[in-house]
Amino acid sequence: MKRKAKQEIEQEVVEKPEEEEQMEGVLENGDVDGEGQDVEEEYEEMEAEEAEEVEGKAENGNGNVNANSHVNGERSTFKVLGNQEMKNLETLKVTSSWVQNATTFSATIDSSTSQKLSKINLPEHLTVPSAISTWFPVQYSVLPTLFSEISSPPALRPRDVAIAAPTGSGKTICYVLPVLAAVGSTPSNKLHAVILVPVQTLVSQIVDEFRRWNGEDGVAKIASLSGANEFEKEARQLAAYPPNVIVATPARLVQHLTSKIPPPIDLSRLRFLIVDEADRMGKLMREEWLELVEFLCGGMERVACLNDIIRQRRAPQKIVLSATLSKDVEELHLWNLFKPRLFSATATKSEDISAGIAQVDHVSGRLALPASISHRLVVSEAKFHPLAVYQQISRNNFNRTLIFVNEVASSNRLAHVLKELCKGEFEVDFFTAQLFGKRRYKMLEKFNKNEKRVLICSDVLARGTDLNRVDCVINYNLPADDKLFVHRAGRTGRAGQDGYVISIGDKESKRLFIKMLKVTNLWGDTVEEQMEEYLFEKDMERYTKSLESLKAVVGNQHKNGSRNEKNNTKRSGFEAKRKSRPNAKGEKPWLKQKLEQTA
Ligand SMILES: Nc1ncnc2c1ncn2[C@@H]1O[C@H](COP(=O)(O)OP(=O)(O)OP(=O)(O)O)[C@@H](O)[C@H]1O
Repeated sequence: MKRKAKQEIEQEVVEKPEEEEQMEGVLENGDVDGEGQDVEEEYEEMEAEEAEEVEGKAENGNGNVNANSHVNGERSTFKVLGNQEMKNLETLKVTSSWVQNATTFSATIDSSTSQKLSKINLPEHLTVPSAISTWFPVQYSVLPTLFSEISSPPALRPRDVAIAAPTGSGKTICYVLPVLAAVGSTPSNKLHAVILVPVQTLVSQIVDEFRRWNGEDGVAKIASLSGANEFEKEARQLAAYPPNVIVATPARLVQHLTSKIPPPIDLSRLRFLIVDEADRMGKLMREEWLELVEFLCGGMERVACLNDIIRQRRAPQKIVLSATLSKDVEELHLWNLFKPRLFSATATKSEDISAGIAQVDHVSGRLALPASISHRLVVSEAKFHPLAVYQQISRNNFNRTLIFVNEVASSNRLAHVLKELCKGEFEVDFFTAQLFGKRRYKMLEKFNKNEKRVLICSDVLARGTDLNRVDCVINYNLPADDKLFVHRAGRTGRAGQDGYVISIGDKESKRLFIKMLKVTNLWGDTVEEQMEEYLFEKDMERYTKSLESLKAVVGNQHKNGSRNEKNNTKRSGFEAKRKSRPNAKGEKPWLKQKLEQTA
């Protein structure tokens, strides 16, 4: 082999390319240290070793050559750098087998995909509310499995469940009913389930759903733990009425789990650990609360052997749900699911599934809007956006409209202008995270109960919020990413009803927005509408007037703001609320002062 390589090298020496001849010329002429002959031999040896190494690599069949690879038993010297072929790494799409083998159901909700109530045997103590006449596809797909595991518990712990279905498809009932079935019809103080949701508005909504199914004579005790209530008050209620079901935000649950106020919440006999809007919990959720909760449940480490399974046989069943549940292995890995089973909506009707289509592209990991939602992109100059919003609402005569903005400041300004423009036609309110406690729920109740409402809000309402018949969702500020677009849009078109989504943009912002939606197949049959200036002429006078009054209001706020800074009397809502409470003796000294001043 050595001789062969040498011959090849000799041949190469004859056909050496130009630069090598130059180098040779340099060696002969510019031979500074008078060792031209040895240098040339050394060069030939290096070439020979190089050729051997390459052949050795081919023989070994491996692509990795290192400095100490032994070819034919002889130690080779260091590899000449620069000979590697640089190839782009292929991105490997790794999908867990349980995601591939999902139990699929139709994403479309209509008479052909819904099932009769009699198809599922409900426990006697559960009363079906009058508004429910059929089971939606996700409910009919998930409930029988969970009910059977409650009526005849498996020897070891039941498989964890992941549910991926579009917004408004009825995922909440998929865990409300199994939890109430597990609680049973005899009163007890055992904590059966903990449900975790990312925002406090969802906590109260899910507690209402539990109460709706629990009925007047239901025995289940439901507790809500979130920033909407005072911590001490919640602790007193937990002590006085030990709950069977806790619905909480993660931060408030951890506060109770780690507080010194007895009795601690006992998670050791939990049957369900449920996380709704799971993909909203963020990548740090394991460090922030999941480790602690799993530890207090008796330990739910990753199962590695039969001993682990036996030791964890009483561990709670995890159920994670979302309309945008990621298929990403890393994100799913964070949940540490035990032999997980995925229930995922398809983008097709149920008959396609029964036809046994081999590769049904189910929704999980791929974002999709409910079929009943239509989307329109309205493009106009930024200065006319409030007018465009007003004209779209009044032209379509929407009864309830939700307008999403990205900053609190723009919600105040937009609310002021829209109040002027909609005067006499629609009632305009705005809802932001700054609203505290009861005021939040009063605002939502007003919106749900009355007609002709416009509610301007931040993304605190974007996920999971189930408002009564929202006809239209308007993206006044375009959503930052596709998931947020899906969740905002999902506030309308719920339970199979028709819904309209209008996104307001200008020439610059629309390009990125269109690109984002096209990449994730959310552009679909979106209609694009250009609103030119002449269309706004008829409302221009009122619009100008509203802008002037806004300017006056903003001017006064700046003046007051500077005055408050001087007197330092400006207080946040929370601080104001705290200061307005009676003192330890039950007196309200601030009220006495106020009465003296007015007297
Ligand atoms: N079987 C049913 N029949 C009629 N209405 C239903 C049924 N199931 C759920 N609903 C109603 O559909 C609406 C949406 O339900 P739900 O909030 O559970 O959807 P979701 O999938 O959790 O939505 P999101 O992903 O936005 O949280 C609710 O108003 C609920 O009362």
